[in-house]
Amino acid sequence: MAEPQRVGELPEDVDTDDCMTSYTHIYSPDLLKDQVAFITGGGTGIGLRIAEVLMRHGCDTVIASRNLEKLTEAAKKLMAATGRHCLPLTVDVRQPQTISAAVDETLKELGRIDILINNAAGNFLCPATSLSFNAFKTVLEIDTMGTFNTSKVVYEKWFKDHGGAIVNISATLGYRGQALQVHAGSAKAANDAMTKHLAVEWGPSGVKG
Ligand SMILES: CC/C=C\C/C=C\C/C=C\C/C=C\C/C=C\C/C=C\C=C\C(=O)SCCNC(=O)CCNC(=O)[C@H](O)C(C)(C)COP(=O)(O)OP(=O)(O)OC[C@H]1O[C@@H](n2cnc3c(N)ncnc32)[C@H](O)[C@@H]1OP(=O)(O)O
Ligand SMILES: NC(=O)C1=CN([C@@H]2O[C@H](COP(=O)(O)OP(=O)(O)OC[C@H]3O[C@@H](n4cnc5c(N)ncnc54)[C@H](OP(=O)(O)O)[C@@H]3O)[C@@H](O)[C@H]2O)C=CC1
Repeated sequence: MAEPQRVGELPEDVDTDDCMTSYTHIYSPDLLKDQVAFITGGGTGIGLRIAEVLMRHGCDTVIASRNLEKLTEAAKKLMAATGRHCLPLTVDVRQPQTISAAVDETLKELGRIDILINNAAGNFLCPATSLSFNAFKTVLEIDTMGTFNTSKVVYEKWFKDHGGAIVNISATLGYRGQALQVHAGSAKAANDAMTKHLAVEWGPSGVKG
């Protein structure tokens, strides 16, 4: 376990996609012991940090996105920092068959899925007048359809019979409207609605949102 940190003392900064050099457990280090989390886009940024924190609480993880080389590097760092297992798998959330194959592989290797983190997303700054039809569609396909595709595959292959938790990473962009973000704001607003609809339909199977 990491050394306790003094109140008010900030942890040392790390490069974006490196693991933390120290960690203060607010919750029990065993909180998620031997659970399994499937994290889309878990090889970089926010997804990588979510993977690290879950692993520091005893969870094993799958990190899934398009770039296997990047994922493999990230998995090595995560395992070295936390002592837990991390399985890197190739997925394009726009292609349900790639998700299906990755979920099958997860269940074969790790035996269960307890937590799904829908974190993968695509975004860039662009005014609506310059945004091509395909650009808008691409972001909706990654952020919104990707979240639905992954949720549906994991539900059908595991959560329907065992329950589980789905966490959708959203954004505040769509709450009030913001320039240059009509694509991402629309996608995340749809995801917020999807979260509520699926909670109503899948709650009775023990799925928490
Ligand atoms: C998001 C902000 C980015 C940079 C920030 C820079 C400065 C910050 C300054 C101020 C901050 C202000 C506001 C805050 C903004 C955002 C914060 C809130 C939410 C953030 C949400 C996020 O999701 S962050 C995650 C970002 N990460 C990624 O996007 C990684 C993955 N991205 C990608 O894979 C690509 O970028 C992709 C999304 C385009 C998908 O790739 P691919 O499938 O290969 O698609 P392409 O074939 O390349 O492109 C498809 C069509 O899209 C058009 N396109 C691509 N890039 C741009 C662009 N930069 N501007 C306009 N159009 C673009 C492309 O031309 C294709 O269309 P065609 O018609 O030509 O076919
Ligand atoms: N950064 C921010 O300021 C904010 C971020 N968010 C949200 O946080 C989450 C993480 O963002 P952040 O860490 O900043 O961004 P990153 O760019 O670091 O992460 C995005 C991840 O998604 C993966 N990804 C992109 N497209 C696909 C795809 N088609 N299939 C599978 N995986 C894909 C990428 O991996 P690969 O390239 O290997 O596919 C990458 O690992 C997103 O949902 C974002 O919308 C919300 C508000 C603000």
